[in-house]
Amino acid sequence: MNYALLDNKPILLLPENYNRIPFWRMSARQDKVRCPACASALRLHAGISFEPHFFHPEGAECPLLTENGPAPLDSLQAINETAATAFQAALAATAAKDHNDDNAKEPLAFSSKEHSEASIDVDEANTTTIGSFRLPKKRTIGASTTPPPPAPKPPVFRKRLMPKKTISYMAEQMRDQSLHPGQQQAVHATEGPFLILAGAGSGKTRVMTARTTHLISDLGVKPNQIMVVTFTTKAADEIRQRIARQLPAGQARELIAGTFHSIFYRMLLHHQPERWDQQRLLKKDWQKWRLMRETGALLGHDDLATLKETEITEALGIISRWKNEYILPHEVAYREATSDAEKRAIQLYPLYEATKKKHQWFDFDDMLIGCYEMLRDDPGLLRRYQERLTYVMVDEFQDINRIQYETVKLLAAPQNNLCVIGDDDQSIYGFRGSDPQYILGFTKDFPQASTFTLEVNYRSHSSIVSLGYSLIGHNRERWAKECQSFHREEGDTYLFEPEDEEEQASRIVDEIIHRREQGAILGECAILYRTNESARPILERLSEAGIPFHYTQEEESFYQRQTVRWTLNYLRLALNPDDTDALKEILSTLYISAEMWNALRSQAIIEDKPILHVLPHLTQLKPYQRKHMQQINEILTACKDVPPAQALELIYEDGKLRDYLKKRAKDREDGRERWSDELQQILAASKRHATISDFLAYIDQMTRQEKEWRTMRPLPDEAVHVLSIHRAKGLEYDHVFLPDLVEGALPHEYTLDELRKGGSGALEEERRLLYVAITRARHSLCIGIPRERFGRKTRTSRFIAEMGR
Ligand SMILES: Nc1ncnc2c1ncn2[C@@H]1O[C@H](COP(=O)(O)OP(=O)(O)OP(=O)(O)O)[C@@H](O)[C@H]1O
Repeated sequence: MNYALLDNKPILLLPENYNRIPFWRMSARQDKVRCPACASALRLHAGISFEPHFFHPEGAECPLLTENGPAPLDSLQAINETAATAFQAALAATAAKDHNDDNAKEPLAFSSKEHSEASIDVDEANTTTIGSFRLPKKRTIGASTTPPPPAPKPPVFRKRLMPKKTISYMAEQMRDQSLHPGQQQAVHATEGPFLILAGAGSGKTRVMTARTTHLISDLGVKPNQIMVVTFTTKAADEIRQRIARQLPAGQARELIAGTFHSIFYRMLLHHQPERWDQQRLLKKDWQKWRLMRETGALLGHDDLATLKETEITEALGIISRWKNEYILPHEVAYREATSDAEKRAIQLYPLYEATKKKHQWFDFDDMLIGCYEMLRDDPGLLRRYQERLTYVMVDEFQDINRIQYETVKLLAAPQNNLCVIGDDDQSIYGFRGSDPQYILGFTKDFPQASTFTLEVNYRSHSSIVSLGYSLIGHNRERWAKECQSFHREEGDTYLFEPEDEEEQASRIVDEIIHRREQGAILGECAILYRTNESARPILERLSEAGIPFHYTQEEESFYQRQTVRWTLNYLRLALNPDDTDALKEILSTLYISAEMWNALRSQAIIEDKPILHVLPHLTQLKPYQRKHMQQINEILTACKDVPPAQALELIYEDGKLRDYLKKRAKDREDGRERWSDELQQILAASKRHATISDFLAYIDQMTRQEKEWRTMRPLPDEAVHVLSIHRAKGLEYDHVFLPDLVEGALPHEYTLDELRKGGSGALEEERRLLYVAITRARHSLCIGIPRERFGRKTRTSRFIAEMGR
């Protein structure tokens, strides 16, 4: 039903007033939303592809509930005349407001000009309306490169009739059997160098597998003569499993399949076991730094010894990229640094390498360099490998770096039965030294190479494919492809513009619930984000809704971050002025030293007063400090009874927490303004709660639940996937959700910085990243453009306009 009482006031979900209703705030206050007929609590369901509506929870008895669902508003008259009159008045007011206010009729999506500079001209013929949301009609946002033949639209969401395992097993069997003629050609061309340029979803993995089985079963090549390099261990395992199903037992195990690191490391361990003992591997940046500090390598380099954590990570990242490009320390010594970070890396590189060497440690990049140099410097050994490895295949070739490429060339020579397969549009690891130029230049290195193109996308429905290609067509550095979808179905593409990241998360989760009711499988839904910040509200909403999820934590949980912990401790102290732990945690933000802390505690005990109240009376305080402590005391006392959002504003501004964080970031020269986004995120989350104690209890519960889901083993099959776009490479899902398509998130802020300095390479990589995300979807894709993020107005991602060209 489209009507309810919120705090006893009539709410009408009419298309004309959707854009005046903050849906998520209402869904957070479910207990205040009531049915005007039976007065029981109603729930709001507001997703993306359907009209928002209220519903009675299961088992509710209400005179409005009929066999055909809830009765329309007219029926209310007979049950509750007063409520019915109130609704009629609300209706009339809506009509009058709309008459006077043209803007009120602006649909939420696409055309809110004041919000999005890059807004799209809406093509009436190509849009469809759901409620007041103007949505792209199926294959809408992108200009199609491949008009699909008209076909009846099949149901998008499958009803599951058989157990999932049976279905997927049968599907796998059937799928493994068929190859498209283009794919077959690629499978059967085995001698000499080959470049297979393939679009997303065009069956690269399938071709690699079929090619390997063809070599073994039809041409009699021994599995241990074939080397198959994949980008992830998971992909290598998948190929091995597929091959194991098609070949006699044991043969798959002999195949040399794996990532560059795993294959090269096995070779190193075989020939130089002592040098490459795993105990000597430096896995993390902090291990590298500790090694440098403990061995005294930084002695006499005061400027390096005092580096901040972010600076260390940055410098080590640059060094790693150089190593992947096989640029050695002496080669950078006289290089003119283009930034402070590069300057530090130039200084650090020789020290780092010398220390590692002296103490016989190694890092991941050394495995690649070590293998290359071992083969290059030992012609006998190289010849033995070359004689043995008669066929070499490299998947995801667009992400290869120089050192990997040089080693592959050594191994494949002289027969050069080297088959590389990749999609230059999916090169997304530039920061690790990979470069799409290797794939684009392959035919120059191997002029005799044959080139195949695979341009049929077997994964995604047609509107998704055309959307992806209208986007990536804006990249200049690429091999133009004419890709089309194998499927006749159009699929569903939706843009939605929620109020902010909280509403965005609520609507994604409601949409997933809706789709599950329609037969979708949770494990086939994925939420792909560009930056970790986007994950927090989504994980919370999933936890609240009791929907299991898979989430690989890339960094510490939001509520564990320093800024967030400080802020929450201010709130704790407002609730309980005697919370010693909370006060102790925020001491540094108040510039209180450890000695003062001891005095403070003794004074609180002697005076038998809450520790917060004793704070302004500390004798050691300087006058300006006393004034500040007095202020903190007053603010926190005032905060006790106000909603958490209001309390936070007071703490940030009057309590000077914002000033403290700003100064701290400046002192640390940590140019990033992450703390500011974090403050805004806490504020956004707090708006869903009426009291501080509710908010704090909610955070405790979320933290517990999230931890449970994250650490759950074994992972449930039926769980939504929440992962970064980088991690989603090579994967596929029926339903993909992409939140935060706004400037600063995608494209990322760093990219925009580079653009401002005149470089466009990073923007092209961001475009490829979005292209990878889009092409993970089989049937449906929902793109969110929150109007606000971190409490600030957003600008729609420039990529949206590009897709609408
Ligand atoms: N000939 C075919 N007939 C039917 N389905 C196919 C065929 N080839 C591939 N597929 C299916 O299409 C999907 C994409 O295949 P695959 O993952 O091998 O593509 P890919 O090129 O590696 O994709 P990406 O690079 O985008 O990750 C898979 O579900 C696969 O089973």
